[in-house]
Amino acid sequence: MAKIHNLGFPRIGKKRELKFAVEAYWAGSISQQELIEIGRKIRAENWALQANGGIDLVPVGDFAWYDHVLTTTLLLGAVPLRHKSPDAEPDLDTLFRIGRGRAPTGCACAASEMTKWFNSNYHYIVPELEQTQSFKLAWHELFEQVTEAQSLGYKAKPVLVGPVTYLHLSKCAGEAFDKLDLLDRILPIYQQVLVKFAEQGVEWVQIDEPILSLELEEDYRDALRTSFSALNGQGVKLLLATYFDSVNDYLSDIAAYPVQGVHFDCVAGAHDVAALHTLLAKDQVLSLGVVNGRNVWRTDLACVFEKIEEVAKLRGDNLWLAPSCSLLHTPVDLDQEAELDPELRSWLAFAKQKGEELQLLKLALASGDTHAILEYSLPVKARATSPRVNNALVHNRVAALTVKDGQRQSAFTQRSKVQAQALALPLLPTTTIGSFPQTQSIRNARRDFKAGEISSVDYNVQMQAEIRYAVEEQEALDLDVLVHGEAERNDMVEYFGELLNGFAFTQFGWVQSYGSRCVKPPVIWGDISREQAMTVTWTTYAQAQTSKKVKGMLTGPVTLLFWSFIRDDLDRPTIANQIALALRDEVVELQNAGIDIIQIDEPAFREGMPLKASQWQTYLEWAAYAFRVSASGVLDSTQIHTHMCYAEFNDIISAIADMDADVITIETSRSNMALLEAFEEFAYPNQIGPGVYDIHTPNVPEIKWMKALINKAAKKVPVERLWVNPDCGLKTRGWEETREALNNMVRAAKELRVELG
Ligand SMILES: Nc1nc2c(c(=O)[nH]1)N[C@@H](CNc1ccc(C(=O)N[C@@H](CCC(=O)N[C@@H](CCC(=O)N[C@@H](CCC(=O)O)C(=O)O)C(=O)O)C(=O)O)cc1)CN2
Ligand code: MET
Ligand SMILES: [Zn+2]
Repeated sequence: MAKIHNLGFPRIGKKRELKFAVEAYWAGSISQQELIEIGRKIRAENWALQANGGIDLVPVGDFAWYDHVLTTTLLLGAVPLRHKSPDAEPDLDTLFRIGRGRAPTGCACAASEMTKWFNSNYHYIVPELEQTQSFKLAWHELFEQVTEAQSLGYKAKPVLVGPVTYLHLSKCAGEAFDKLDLLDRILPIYQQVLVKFAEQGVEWVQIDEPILSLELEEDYRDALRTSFSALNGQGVKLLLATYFDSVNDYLSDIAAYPVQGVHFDCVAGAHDVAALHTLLAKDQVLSLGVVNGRNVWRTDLACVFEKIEEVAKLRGDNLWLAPSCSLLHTPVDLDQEAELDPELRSWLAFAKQKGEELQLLKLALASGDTHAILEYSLPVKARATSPRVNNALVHNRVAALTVKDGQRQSAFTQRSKVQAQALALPLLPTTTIGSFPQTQSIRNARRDFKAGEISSVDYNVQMQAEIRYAVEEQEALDLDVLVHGEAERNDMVEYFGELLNGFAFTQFGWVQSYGSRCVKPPVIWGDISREQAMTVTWTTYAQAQTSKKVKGMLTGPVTLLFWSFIRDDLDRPTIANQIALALRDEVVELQNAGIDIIQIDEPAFREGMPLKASQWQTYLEWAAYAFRVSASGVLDSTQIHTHMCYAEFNDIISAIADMDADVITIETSRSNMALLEAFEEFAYPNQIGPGVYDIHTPNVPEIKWMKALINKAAKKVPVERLWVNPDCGLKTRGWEETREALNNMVRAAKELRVELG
């Protein structure tokens, strides 16, 4: 009979217990022992949730205090020099120092870089490896967790980030070298780990090599062969796990690896199940990821059953069923959502429910009785035809879109003159990216408002006071283009999700974004339209407080799409265009209300790219078009900004130019303006605000450091087209450090106006 397993389970806890515990530990309000105890409880609860739902093999090692790539770094003893304690083994505080630059013990120093985990909104801590890097088994929690799971009576399947994916995701600490040179040094540690697992009585170990979903160079393919030959024969069975896309280009490689099983993502990847069955030897396990691990939709089990029935018969015990990838990307438990509309709820499944889906499937395959899965799949069929999902007006509007709807009235060179005249900004204008500190009092007010404890009038009064405060601060700092500060937004995506038709939002649908920070992606479940203005009142309120220009602030169509749970019954370009049209109306309304500068954030533009480079062009075209649709309803005199962070721009610079924003603000300070090279090489035509300081740390940037960065930028982009701003929004910072940092930033800009002007 088929077995069911999980590649990984959300680690944050049902009510974000891990987040609160970790933050309490950082703040000194609980001890390390208390933190460790809470971690243990969360793991136990997670395993119980999975095993009670019928999961045969529970994952171990999917839990992480901060990030699982960072845990792997500790396992391999690859602690960056600056975070090492001179003699001691790395401990929990070492881990937090690498992740966030500080911990209750040890000295503060720059955190390691963080970047996106493949095409998801999860961020991992980038390993920093030296050419002379040595490795040693230096972290023993994983083995303790195996014992922990076993002693609770579960069959534990440890999960490891594979050695080749680990190297692929790493960066060279000093000068560039071939990271694969380190493979021979890393493999012995992995072997030691496997031997230890074998001693613990582990049967199966899952080795994640998601890079197989990318388009790989020959050397990485060789490295994977070398790696599996080395890992085989250490006393455990190996399950290679691939996910996030198809691995069809490497099927013959995979068939030749000496592994005892392979997992394929059958949701994101177009895999032919029958072909996979013939590809693997009879005694190898074929694991099929048939339940979507990246979203919240109830699975059409009847449809899956049909697809795999034949293979299940042929393969018997050697067929395993699983979600497509780790459930890290889904919320924990739908049962907590008491306030969700019942019909909508019947269309959803969170992590716990996804395990139960696998159980239903397994039972149906074993018995041949499809009653239960047919019944389970009924709501999925109902959703497809629900009038609540389909809105003819929205369809017609999208169908009527033309090339012209994605074009401004005039070309940049022409409209920039009109804007220069209308806005009368100084050389090197200063601005911020939108959000100001989300203080505890703002969050408490929102909590009380949502709980019905304060009225909407009182809530609005307090938010207006926050906006006034942010405007006064910016005036005192003498910034040139002000923002309202986004006090009223819980999150840049969720806020709009709550206001737009076609989006639903949950109460506890949290997903880890990085470290202790979580997001609650709204659910796109129907056609999208704008019911009412979403930002106009807040923005015009801010504008009324000052004679300087206030920049309107919206989240763009591509980002609203990718940072939500996307409906799976409509293609992405169409959904993006629906959102774009709703935003377009908002943009025009802002303009008509007297807002002359409007920023449309697209931080997810890069992450939305398909994993396979051959599919980029198609994506970039529809994504840039959707952005332009949102931005192009305005007069030439209205200045459109966009903002991106976490982007490797080299690949996509021409698409960024295609977006045709008048100004783009980007994250560049951590790379020391290296990113601007792409803009220089391509001769990016419009205006740019390269970020001059990193907002992820509380450290206050020095004037001379920022001046050096701006000078560097001015060598690559004509100074008349440069803006001065931080890397990203300031919502995670406190006011004091924000004030000091911006004060220095404005002074740097003013000095340079004299020096360069
Ligand atoms: N969607 C999205 N993705 C993104 C980003 C982003 O801004 N949004 N930025 C990048 C990642 N950066 C991030 C930066 C900060 C946070 C963040 O601060 N998250 C908050 C939650 C934000 C939120 O929704 N806050 C709610 C408060 C929810 C809450 O915790 N309420 C408490 C009470 C208030 C409190 O104690 O804070 C409760 O209900 O118990 C609000 O403001 O209303 C957190 O984890 O703490 C997340 C991601 C990339 N991906
Ligand atoms: C992750 S991009 C954030 C942009 C948003 N306007 C902010 O300032 O927070
Ligand atoms: Zn940003």
